[in-house]
Order: sequence, then structure tokens, then C-alpha cells
Amino acid sequence: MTPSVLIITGYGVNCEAESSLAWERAGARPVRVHLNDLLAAPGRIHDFGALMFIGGFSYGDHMSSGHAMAVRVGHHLRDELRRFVEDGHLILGVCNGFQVMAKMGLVPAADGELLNPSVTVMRNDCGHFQNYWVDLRFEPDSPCVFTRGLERMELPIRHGEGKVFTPDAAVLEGIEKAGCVPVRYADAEGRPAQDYPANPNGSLNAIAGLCDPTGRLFGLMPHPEAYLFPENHPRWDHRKGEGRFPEYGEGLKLFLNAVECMRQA
Ligand SMILES: NC(=O)CC[C@H](N)C(=O)O
Repeated sequence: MTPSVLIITGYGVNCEAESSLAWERAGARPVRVHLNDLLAAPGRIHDFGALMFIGGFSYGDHMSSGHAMAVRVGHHLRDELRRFVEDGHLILGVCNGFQVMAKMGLVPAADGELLNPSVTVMRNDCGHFQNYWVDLRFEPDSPCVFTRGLERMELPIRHGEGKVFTPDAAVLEGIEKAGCVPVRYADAEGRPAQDYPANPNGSLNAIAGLCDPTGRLFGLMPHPEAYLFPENHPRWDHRKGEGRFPEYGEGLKLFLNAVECMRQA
């Protein structure tokens, strides 16, 4: 059966078209549902194998990006979300979606406690919006199902508040120990990058995304749904000349991994 994916829309998020296309190209059936319609019938969430919080500017980034949506979803969908997670389903958050997930405490949830945020995503160190492609490295030991088998990738970032932060060194250590950091900003040699511009926001430990310890809940700042076709890459023509023209945009790999995991469930 074709796995189905719930994509929450409305209130200023804006990546529903490319996010739907990503799931479709990976073999899933995406269904877009406005947040109001979902909150009117929260049980609908259980019709799906995965849920995605997409990128954009929910509630105009009021009181910090993702905060208002996290409060609204966390308040109204708390029990349904917990059941959805306990049933072993997948949740993906991209950019604003990652901010929502982190502020709800869905990731990293390394203490096993959902909806109790241990880290936040805050304003870029440079103080303003950034929009360019970054190098990423993936951690092979992370349980993240979305990043299985991945090593390096370039993806675009476009955000003003992407710095993953906690004031508590022990929390950061716990997150690392639990394998909740599947992806980091990297320098040209593939080493974790702490400095701008390789690290666009000053994120601690070069964290570009976080998962929970099961690996089924995952959020990241870069946009895999914006690299579905080779021509999305800013130097695609150059790469073609070098014989490095991929069959499809590399961001699709994260969605393919997720669909494979849903098929096996
Ligand atoms: N592209 C996005 O999802 C942006 C997220 C958020 N509005 C920010 O600027 O940080």
C-alpha cells in the first residue's frame, strides 16, 4: 500500500508544493491539511504513516520562529501526537517545521520525555536572514531513519533563526550520546564547521538537525525538498561538465529513506 503523509498547511508556512512533490517522487501519497481542519478533527492524524511540519513563516515568526505554532499544536494535539509517536510513525520538520518540533520538544527528546523542550532554535549569530547552499555531513551512528546511508550533501538554507542552542553542556552531551545529531554543517573537507559561512548560524556543535533517540522524529534547518532535481543545484551545469550530475536531486534521498521505512513497518 502507498504510505500516506500528512502535510500541515496554513498560518504562513509556504513549502507545501515542493514538500508534497518530494513525498510523491519518493513514492508516498501526501495530503495537505490546513491546521484549523486538523485541530477540528485531531483523530485524522492516525490515518497517516508520517506527518510533516513544513518550512515558512508560521504566525509571522511572532515571538520567535515556530513558537506560536508549537504552542498551538502542542496544546491541541498533545495526546494525539503522543499516540502517533508511540505507534511508531514518522515526523519530519524542515526549517520552520524543525523550529516547531524543537519548541514542542519532539526533538531531541533525548530524556525520553516528549513535549518538554530541552534545546531551542534561536536567532542566527550574524543577526539576520541567510540564504545560500551549505555543505552537510551525516553521522553514520545516528538512529535517524531519514539519513540512513548518507554521508555528505549540499542543501540550501534560508532562515533567520537557525542556531541550535542550550545553555546546559550536560544536555548537549546527552543529545550527542543518544545519537540525536544526525547532520551537521561541514567545511570543504567534511569536518564539522563552527565558523560562518560554512556554519550559517553559529549552531552549537555545528548541529544542522536533530532526531529523537528512536530516529523516527527528525527536524533540520536545510531544505531537502528544495533539491529534488539535479538542476536545483546552483552549479548544476558546472557539475555536469565534471561528470557529477546525479540522477535526481540529492535531497530526495531523505524522503526515499522515510518511505522505505514506512513500507517495512
Ligand atoms: N525557510 C524557513 O522555514 C524560515 C524559518 C523562519 N521563518 C526563519 O526565518 O528562521
